[in-house]
Amino acid sequence: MTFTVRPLSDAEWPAFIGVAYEAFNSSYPLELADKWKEVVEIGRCLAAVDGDLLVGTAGALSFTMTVPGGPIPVAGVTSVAVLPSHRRRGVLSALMRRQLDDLHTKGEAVAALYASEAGIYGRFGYGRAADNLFFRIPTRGSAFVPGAPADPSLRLRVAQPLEAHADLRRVFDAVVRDRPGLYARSDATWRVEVLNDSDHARGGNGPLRCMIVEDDAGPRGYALFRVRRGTTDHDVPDGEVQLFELFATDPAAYALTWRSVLDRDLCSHVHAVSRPVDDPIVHLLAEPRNLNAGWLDELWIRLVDVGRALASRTYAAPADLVIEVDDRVCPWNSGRWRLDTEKGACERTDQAPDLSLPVDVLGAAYLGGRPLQAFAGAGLVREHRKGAARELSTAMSWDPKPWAGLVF
Ligand SMILES: CC(=O)SCCNC(=O)CCNC(=O)[C@H](O)C(C)(C)COP(=O)(O)OP(=O)(O)OC[C@H]1O[C@@H](n2cnc3c(N)ncnc32)[C@H](O)[C@@H]1OP(=O)(O)O
Repeated sequence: MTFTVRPLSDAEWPAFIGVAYEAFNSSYPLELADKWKEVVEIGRCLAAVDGDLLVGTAGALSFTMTVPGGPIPVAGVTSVAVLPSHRRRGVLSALMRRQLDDLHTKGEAVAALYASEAGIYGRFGYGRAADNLFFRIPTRGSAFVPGAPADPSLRLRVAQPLEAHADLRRVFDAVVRDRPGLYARSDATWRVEVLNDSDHARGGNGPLRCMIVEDDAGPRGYALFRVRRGTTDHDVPDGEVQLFELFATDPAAYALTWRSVLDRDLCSHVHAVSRPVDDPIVHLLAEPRNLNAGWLDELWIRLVDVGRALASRTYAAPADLVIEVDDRVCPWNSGRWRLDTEKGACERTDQAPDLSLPVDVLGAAYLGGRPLQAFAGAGLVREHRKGAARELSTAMSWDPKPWAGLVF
């Protein structure tokens, strides 16, 4: 097979969707696929073509994503797909090659993605940078610890998600800079991804519902969820709250927002997917075993320009060391970099390295959620000066832990 990779044209949008539809075994109605066009930046999509046939796709979204210390531009890689008839012949590799070259030329230092399978992207220099938790909490075992925060000025309001859009946005915008991995949402992202209440999105689980926590000054928290109705054979209510997202600006609002779903009548469980690994609910629940928590990998990070990426974030502790990076896919990153966190600089050097590591490990540690020391334990970071791995590990760690929350 011969194929070429080039930018996608507007006219090729239906074919772009066609490839994704097949590759992802999708079942959504095609008019929904067209809504995705409002989110995707067609000018940043790549097409792999075999003759007249579009056989592979890859897109990039221009995100402003929070990293330790504040927001920076990040390329959100999305819609990576190869037609089943053309798989395992190097199409993905060619798309990734072109995309990384384009990002480098454009001066974008960091790329992020959600991987459909964890085995795909390490070979292209992406590192597993964030995790998330899912919970299945029995509502009857959901009492909070004594001393859980409460604020008598707060009240609950039932809202229609679409009508409450401005309130939701106000809460989200107040917290988006607090946690690495969160990214600013465009109008289209709110409309098409967060507030999507199509039959397909409902999946038989009822409409998207919303509880808002507010005081006289305005909203301080919200929960978006669906309810799968149900009863046991003996007619005991057995519905399930399927929590889609929950944000709050402060601990008291956070606790009350959680109570608004945990106390939902006629429901025996709250199933919460994609929660941060340091979600405070873990400490609020008096019986934390009732979280029934599970763990998944979340964001993957690729340092497209190691020097600029490392200089763009803040560090938790001072570090001044020389890092030797191995990057076979983006050779412009390979070599020695001196990171001086006090100066906020990361520059090329020919000094002797304090440690050596592959670029995917640096990507995994970039958002502060994956201690480099553990990679050293796994033999993936090599120390040339004793203590260097711990020094860099401490400097790169961050609280709160990274989490993007919304798949892109
Ligand atoms: C950010 C996102 O959009 S994530 C979504 C990714 N897309 C999907 O999951 C949709 C379904 N799958 C697909 O479309 C394709 O199978 C893809 C995109 C995963 C792979 O495309 P292909 O063109 O077959 O990959 P390609 O032939 O370039 O393979 C490159 C290497 O990756 C490996 N690889 C490909 N797919 C996978 C996988 N799912 N798991 C592990 N390794 C994989 C190949 O074996 C090959 O390894 P090698 O370099 O050691 O020989």
